[in-house]
Amino acid sequence: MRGWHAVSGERQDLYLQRLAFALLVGGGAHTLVCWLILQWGFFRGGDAAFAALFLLIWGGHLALLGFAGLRFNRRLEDPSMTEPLMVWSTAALLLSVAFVEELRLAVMTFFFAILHQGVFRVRRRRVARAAASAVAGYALVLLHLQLNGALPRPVAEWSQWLLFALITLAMVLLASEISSIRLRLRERNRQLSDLLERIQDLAIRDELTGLYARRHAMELLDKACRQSRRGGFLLAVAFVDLDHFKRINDRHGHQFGDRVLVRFAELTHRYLGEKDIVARLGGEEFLLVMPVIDLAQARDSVTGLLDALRAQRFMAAPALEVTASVGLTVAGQNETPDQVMARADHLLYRAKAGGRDRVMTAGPP
Ligand SMILES: Nc1nc2c(ncn2[C@@H]2O[C@H](COP(=O)(O)OP(=O)(O)OP(=O)(O)O)[C@@H](O)[C@H]2O)c(=O)[nH]1
Repeated sequence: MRGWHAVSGERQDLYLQRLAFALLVGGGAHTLVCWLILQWGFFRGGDAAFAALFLLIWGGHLALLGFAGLRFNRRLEDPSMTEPLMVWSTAALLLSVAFVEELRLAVMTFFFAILHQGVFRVRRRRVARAAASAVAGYALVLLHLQLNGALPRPVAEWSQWLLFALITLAMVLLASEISSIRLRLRERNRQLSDLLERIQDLAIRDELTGLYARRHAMELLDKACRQSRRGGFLLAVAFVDLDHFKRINDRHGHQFGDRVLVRFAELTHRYLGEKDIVARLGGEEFLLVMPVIDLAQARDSVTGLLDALRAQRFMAAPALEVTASVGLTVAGQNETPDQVMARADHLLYRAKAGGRDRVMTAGPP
């Protein structure tokens, strides 16, 4: 046992259902078959032995069920309790076959139902161990009876045991095959979900900077505008354009230009809040969407970011100072994202026209 495992209510209900089905239906069928055997006169000890044995077995069944019903199963490494259920059911079977005469194999066939429980849920090795225990347990019962002179037809009994052992072996081999298919499927599923995650990432993120790509940014902006209207907070929208980027590319190479773009993206993580949305709209143009108290707060954030950008130093171009121009505004109550974007774009144009390296701001009309 370890700590409590996080098992959802739904999952716990499923475990309980499975356990109840196996113990009540499986246990009921086992009891019925043994009762028929008792009626046909093949149950050693008669009614009294039958009653005592099945009182014990049902006590065990109900204890297991109660254990899970009280949610103690959540403390187990495997809260489904598949292995304890297999061990207990096999023990109950072996106990009953010790009392059955001649029709033991009929009772032992219940073991295949127990094995079937484990094939899809526990590891191959554990299934093989359960099978070996059942075969060995069956042999021990026969040996015990034989040594006590209670096995009148030993050849027939041991032949039935051999048959049981062979069928069990065949089932274990089948279980092993099913188990390896299960493992391969699980691995394939893992690869597929990794791939899906990558595809989703490629669809929403810009490959170079890891920032959101334009299309996804527009969806986020639309959502943020609606939330801002409902939540009563202001939404600042900024268009950022790195200055003379073509010149940087021309002087220092395209790869160096890429490094500048990545550096800017890194700075946005450091200088903007967790709730802020940063996207690369294309080339050297970025979009910032920030929930703010007022335009002044947004301006402070953007100015801090531009100062940090200007202070960056690059090994390949130590004298280079990268600057940016920004058009910054806040969304009006009934404005559409397109209207806010158009204003931010116009402000950016004015920042460029005014000599670059500056933030132009305006509130909603
Ligand atoms: N390194 C690099 N360059 C890019 C990328 N995407 C676009 N560019 C370049 O960015 C440059 C943008 O040039 P312009 O639109 O003239 O802008 P600018 O030189 O910054 O001029 P202003 O914005 O007016 O200051 C072009 O040379 C593009 O080739 C990219 O992913 N990596």
